[in-house]
Amino acid sequence: MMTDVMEQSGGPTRPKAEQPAVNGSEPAVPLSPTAEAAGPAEARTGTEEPSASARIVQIRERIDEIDHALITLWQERAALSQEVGVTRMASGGTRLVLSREREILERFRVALGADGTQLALLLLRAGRGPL
Ligand SMILES: O=C(O)C(=O)C[C@]1(C(=O)O)C=C[C@@H](O)C=C1
Repeated sequence: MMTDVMEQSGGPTRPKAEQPAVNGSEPAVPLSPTAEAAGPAEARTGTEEPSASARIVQIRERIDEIDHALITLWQERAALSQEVGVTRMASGGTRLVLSREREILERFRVALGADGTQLALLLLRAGRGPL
């Protein structure tokens, strides 16, 4: 699991040698005195302020639930989409139905804007594989 707090630049806040082990056990290299002074809450949430840190931990629980649901739904959708394709082709039909893809792209664009279109393209690709 990635536990490092990312700066806005996207890079980890600590050098590689100070990152905790991936499996959650003690880091192979001990934290430097500077990193330790920042405290574990800072390392986990990006703030040393206790109430902000506690709220962030709480919000993250829901974010993790949502991510889990998204992954599960993504996988279920891909499997269903593949089943539709197999069923259609086995009956002599086409691999794709572009009118249906356009309908889905439009649904996501209306709901989420340009990012929705990109998301729908990824969803469709997950179901039918790359063209
Ligand atoms: O709805 C279909 O006919 C499907 O095959 C599923 C699906 C999709 O993933 O939503 C996949 C490929 C098609 O081109 C259109 C849609």
